[in-house]
Amino acid sequence: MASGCSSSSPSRSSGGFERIPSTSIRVLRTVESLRRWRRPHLLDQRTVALVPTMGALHEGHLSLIRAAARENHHVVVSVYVNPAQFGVREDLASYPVTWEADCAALAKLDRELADDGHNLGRISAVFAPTTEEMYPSGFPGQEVESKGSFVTITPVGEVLEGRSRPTFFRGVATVCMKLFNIVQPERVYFGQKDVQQTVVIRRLVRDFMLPIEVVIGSTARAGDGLALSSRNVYLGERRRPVATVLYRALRAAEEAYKGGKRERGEVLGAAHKVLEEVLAEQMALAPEKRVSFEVDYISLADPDTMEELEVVDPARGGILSGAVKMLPVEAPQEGEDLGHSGGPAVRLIDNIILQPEGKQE
Ligand SMILES: Nc1ncnc2c1ncn2[C@@H]1O[C@H](COP(=O)(O)OP(=O)(O)OP(=O)(O)O)[C@@H](O)[C@H]1O
Ligand SMILES: CC(C)(CO)[C@@H](O)C(=O)[O-]
Ligand code: BAL
Repeated sequence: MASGCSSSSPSRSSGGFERIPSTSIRVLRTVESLRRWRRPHLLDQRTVALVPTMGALHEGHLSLIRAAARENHHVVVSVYVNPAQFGVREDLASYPVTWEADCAALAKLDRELADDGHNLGRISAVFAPTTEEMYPSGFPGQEVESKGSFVTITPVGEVLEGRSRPTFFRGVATVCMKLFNIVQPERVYFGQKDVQQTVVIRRLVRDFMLPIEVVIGSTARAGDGLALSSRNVYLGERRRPVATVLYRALRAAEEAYKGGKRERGEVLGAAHKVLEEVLAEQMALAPEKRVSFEVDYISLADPDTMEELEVVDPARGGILSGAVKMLPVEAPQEGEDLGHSGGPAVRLIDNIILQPEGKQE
């Protein structure tokens, strides 16, 4: 984790707290300092919201913080790249870390929140702990077989993302339980982009009787529809426009549903057609121009259990979701922007909720 907010600006206030320069946002790195900050607000009726992130902040994160500030007196943003949710062969080592830019984005957003009279609160603190702090008995490891104090939410955490990333939801549920216990927020904010994560978190809160309201913010997208994601920086210039293929496929499935289709094959068939067409178009191009991808899954699932549906009950709706791996480009050209870390394979996820009939979108 990065050391200070800016190497050029002072980051300690007269009160001795580390702060994001020119703001009142505290940077808290230990459980003890967060608890010390939190204690008075347990008594003064001020609500505290938590927005958990892994940093590399983008407009999707900022939209969650805006929602949190609208409804709460204090917003705590956690910035922690949790190793326990990365598989041993995943991208932990190259995951983007942009601490200085994150601090600048939070400072800018905090000024925006102060100028907008509709907010109850602002960003009070960034919690940026080390792994030693988050795993006091020692980091248990990233292996499926690792032993340690874990929270597991099954079977919902075992399907879809959980099938491709067997330690992912164990890592997410464990770190979120820790963050919830440290911050003791009244509300937590998560993005719909990671829809299965929202289902897992709701289940965690319900089954462990946590006195927390879970708020889900809609997916922030680029102009062409690509869901904003910290991992988009890996894409580079050639893969970036083709990366919209997953959203286009899910939209086609949604259109089929809106057109009255209810059977799995009919709804998902529309998505697969788009994926096949786009891949065929790309394969017709020369190696130095084309982009290749592999479909991990395309799913039509129950909104509460994430179990696959054969038929959508319009009274319950469903979740269309997918994961696509954008493969490294072939025949990279001299001077071509290949993306962060040389443009490795990038696994992108996205989803669309099929709202129950009669419910406003
Ligand atoms: N485009 C988005 N719109 C709304 N919320 C988002 C978006 N992207 C991420 N979030 C939410 O922000 C929170 C923190 O996510 P995280 O820091 O992992 O960012 P990310 O962009 O999802 O990164 P990654 O590329 O690793 O998936 C999560 O609740 C996540 O769902
Ligand atoms: C919720 C989370 C911050 C836990 O590390 C992470 O999974 C994420 O950023 O979506
Ligand atoms: N937003 C999900 C975090 C992860 O992929 O690890």
